[in-house]
Amino acid sequence: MSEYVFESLEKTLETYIPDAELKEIKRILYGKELRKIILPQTALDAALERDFDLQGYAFDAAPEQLRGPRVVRVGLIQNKIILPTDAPVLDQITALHKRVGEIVEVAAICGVNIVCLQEAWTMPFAFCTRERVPWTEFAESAEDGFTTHFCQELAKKYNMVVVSPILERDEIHGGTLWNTAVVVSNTGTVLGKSRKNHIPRVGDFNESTYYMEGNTGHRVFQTQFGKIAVNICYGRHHPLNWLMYSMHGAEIIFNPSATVGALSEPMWSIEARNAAIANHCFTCAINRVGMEYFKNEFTSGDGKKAHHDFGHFYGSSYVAAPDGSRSPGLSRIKDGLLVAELDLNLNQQIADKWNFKMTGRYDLYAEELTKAVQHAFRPNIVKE
Ligand SMILES: NC(=O)NCCC(=O)O
Repeated sequence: MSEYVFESLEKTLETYIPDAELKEIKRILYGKELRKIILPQTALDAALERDFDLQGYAFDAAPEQLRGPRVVRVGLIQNKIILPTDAPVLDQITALHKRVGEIVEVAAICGVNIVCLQEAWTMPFAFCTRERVPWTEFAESAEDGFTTHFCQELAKKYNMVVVSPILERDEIHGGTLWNTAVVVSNTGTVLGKSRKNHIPRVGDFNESTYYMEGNTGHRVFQTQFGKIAVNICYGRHHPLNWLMYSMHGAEIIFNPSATVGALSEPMWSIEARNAAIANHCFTCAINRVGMEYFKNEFTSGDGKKAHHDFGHFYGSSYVAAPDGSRSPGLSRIKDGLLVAELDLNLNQQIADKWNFKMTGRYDLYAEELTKAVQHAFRPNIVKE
């Protein structure tokens, strides 16, 4: 008997809900209806042939008198690992380069200006195991590694900014490991890097064994296509983390992730979307797909039997806009490329309408937070 596979929420809604009700359900669950982008036939054919989900949506803004539209196309890529996790390290990396390279090629055909890959995209998400070997061998220099060189070639070839989240080895600081997103400019130069600020200690996400909380703050990268930031995976549960990227001027915040259904799927559609609303910016949530098996069993001190895998990485990558609208998610089970055309003018238009930045009491929060982190802090609770 074949196993029941739940491919996506959208597909199920479209299959079972009558049209009139579906329109209302989508309005409530997804916000305003997005214009579908007509993607080139060559791209659609290539996606079919290469077996990945390809979808395209536009987030339009109202015309303005003094500014022209500021349109940028982003591409979100989600993918499975290719080889078994016990294949030679370089073979695993090379196979992923090849697969992602062929998806990026389609992104280029679709006119994508900025592409973002999933968290630690060159490797299996092996941080559940707590083993050092061979996983630490996947670490590379952010500035000069094999993978960064590969992304530089893609960036130059396609005139595309490439956000490449990797396991970084920092040779300048004793070979320290970090969970880092490298931002490669469309010119092919490394614009810089942004390290994961929040390290999970939940479920099988035993990442604190490998790297510490990042030390690059809330860096924003001024690209030719807009100001971007990268809030890596677990950082999406921290509203102040999103806020700080936005405070530094991010217009688009990418959230490359690796997370599994049993742990976080009900939170997935809310967190990045809420961040887009709260911070008057676009957010792009990207998750890996599929199952990854590890030879040695592991446990995570939660009473569960020793096991060989994290569970299912559910993909479902999506884009959310400051007006609360969002794209449908990519497949839960297949590799995919989501192309989204964003008119960045929407950020200011929504800021002028809702005024969250203006009405936020940042001075009050700053003052109270400064006190709250002091040892002598006492909560402001009135008791009878
Ligand atoms: N990669 C990572 O930080 N995962 C933690 C689990 C989650 O945030 O859903």
